[in-house]
Amino acid sequence: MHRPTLPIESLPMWARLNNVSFHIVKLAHTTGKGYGVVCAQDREPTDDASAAAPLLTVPHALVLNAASVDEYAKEDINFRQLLDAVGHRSPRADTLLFLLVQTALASRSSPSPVGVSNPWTEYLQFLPATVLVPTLWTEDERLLLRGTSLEAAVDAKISALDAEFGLIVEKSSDVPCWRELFWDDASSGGTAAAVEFTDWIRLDALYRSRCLELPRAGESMVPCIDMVNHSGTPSAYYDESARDDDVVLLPGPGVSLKQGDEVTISYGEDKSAAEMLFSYGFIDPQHAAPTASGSLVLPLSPFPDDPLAKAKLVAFGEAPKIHVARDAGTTLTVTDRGEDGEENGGGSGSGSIRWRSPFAYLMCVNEEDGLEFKVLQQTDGARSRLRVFWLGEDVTDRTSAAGGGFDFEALVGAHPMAALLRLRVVTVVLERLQAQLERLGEGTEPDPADVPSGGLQRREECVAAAALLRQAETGLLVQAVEKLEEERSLLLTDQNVAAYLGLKEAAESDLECEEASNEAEDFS
Ligand SMILES: C[S@@+](CC[C@H](N)C(=O)[O-])C[C@H]1O[C@@H](n2cnc3c(N)ncnc32)[C@H](O)[C@@H]1O
Repeated sequence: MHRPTLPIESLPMWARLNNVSFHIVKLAHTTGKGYGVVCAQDREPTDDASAAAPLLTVPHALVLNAASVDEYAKEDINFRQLLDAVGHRSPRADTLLFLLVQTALASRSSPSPVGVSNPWTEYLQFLPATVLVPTLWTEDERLLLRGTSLEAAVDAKISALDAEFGLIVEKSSDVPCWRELFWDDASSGGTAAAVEFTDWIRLDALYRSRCLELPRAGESMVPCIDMVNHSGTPSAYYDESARDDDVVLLPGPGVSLKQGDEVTISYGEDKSAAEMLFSYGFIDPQHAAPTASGSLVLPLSPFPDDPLAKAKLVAFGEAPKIHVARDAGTTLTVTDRGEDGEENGGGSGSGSIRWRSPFAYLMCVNEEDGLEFKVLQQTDGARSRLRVFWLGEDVTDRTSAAGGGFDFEALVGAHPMAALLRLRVVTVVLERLQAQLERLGEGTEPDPADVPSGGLQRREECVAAAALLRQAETGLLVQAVEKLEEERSLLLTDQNVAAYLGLKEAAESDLECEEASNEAEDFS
């Protein structure tokens, strides 16, 4: 789609017309980060941050979120129909649909019979043409993610975006006014599609990289505040004013600002390197340091030959994962527990590694251990429900991650063969992490036959960001593998485990002897 742009120099005028107040700050170009907000004059620190004068104030009426999109739909009956047909799936999807309409409106050279312009129609024209998030990387660039936790995540996101876009094409093509706005490009005689899949990917990227979590309004886009860049040591934060819900940018407590200093906020202290790259298109180099706090999430699949695999997935209720995290400067003991379930810490001193994988506990037990599934008919005639039993007790609520009450690890821990079950879990997690490390080691070069004659087309920023992600995740995986190997060795020395494995080995060798003698008989 042809997208008109407006020079950033016009943004102060747009701000004035829409009652956005820049108090002692202004927009400026920042090296390697696009535009940002900088101080236009010195400012002394105030200890009481809540009493500090705002640096920037944005009227509540400009906040874009599911509620304001719904308000907009009251003024625009055609948009209401479109929203009812493809929206109401999530606040994000509604906002993206609104942004798609506004972008399409701005791209028209003649007035549109549908869609009502509003301040966002113009504001969108100040936003960058692209964002360096991996959904907007080329295929060559996406190869740089091979072996990282983003490899599968980015593919899955692109497929999900494709499905969303397909639904919009399908539903809006049936309605003449939307067909004309979105798909009939007047400049090409009404034959070519005006909106393309790449437009949808870009809007998704703009949304992800610019939306804020407001204390009361929730997930929202806020013009001008979305020009503030990130720092691990931010000088400001945003809030909603108690009086009128306007969004304000406030200096942090005790922060003194000099003229020309960049004003920054934190995009999330706990976000992993992968999340930063996925959502914002950059990684703070400090994130990749070997002792820095960091985390990583990998998908986990049930054993392919497990007859209970499907039932376990249904009972668990979420996509199974392994979480690995390193807390810089904390001391953990072997059985530290996290806020949302089990945490398997290890070692002590700074940079301790933790992992957790609730599903691995369900994955590693079977009928012979005491796990059972039953489908119970409800007495009120409602749909039958899958129930989970452990050693004869109904533990359905304790095996569902979706309900938030998962504590199956505690149940497994009370089993007479707890050490053996734990050994299985540790082995499953260890093997998954080792496989991931191996994939990371495969490198990022394509098959030589696939390299185009002009060489690979990879932007410097993508190469640098992927290198940081690979460094961060390799460090975490190596440390977690070491920790798991230590624990596995320890578990193998457990009396019960050794006795069980000894018996199993003896039984297997008896079986082998029997088979060998049978074969001998066959030949005789
Ligand atoms: C909310 S916007 C901030 C405004 C943006 N710089 C612009 O020109 O529109 C977030 C985007 O700014 C850039 N950015 C913000 N903080 C950054 C940082 N510390 N390092 C590199 N890029 C940054 C990234 O492109 C990110 O996706």
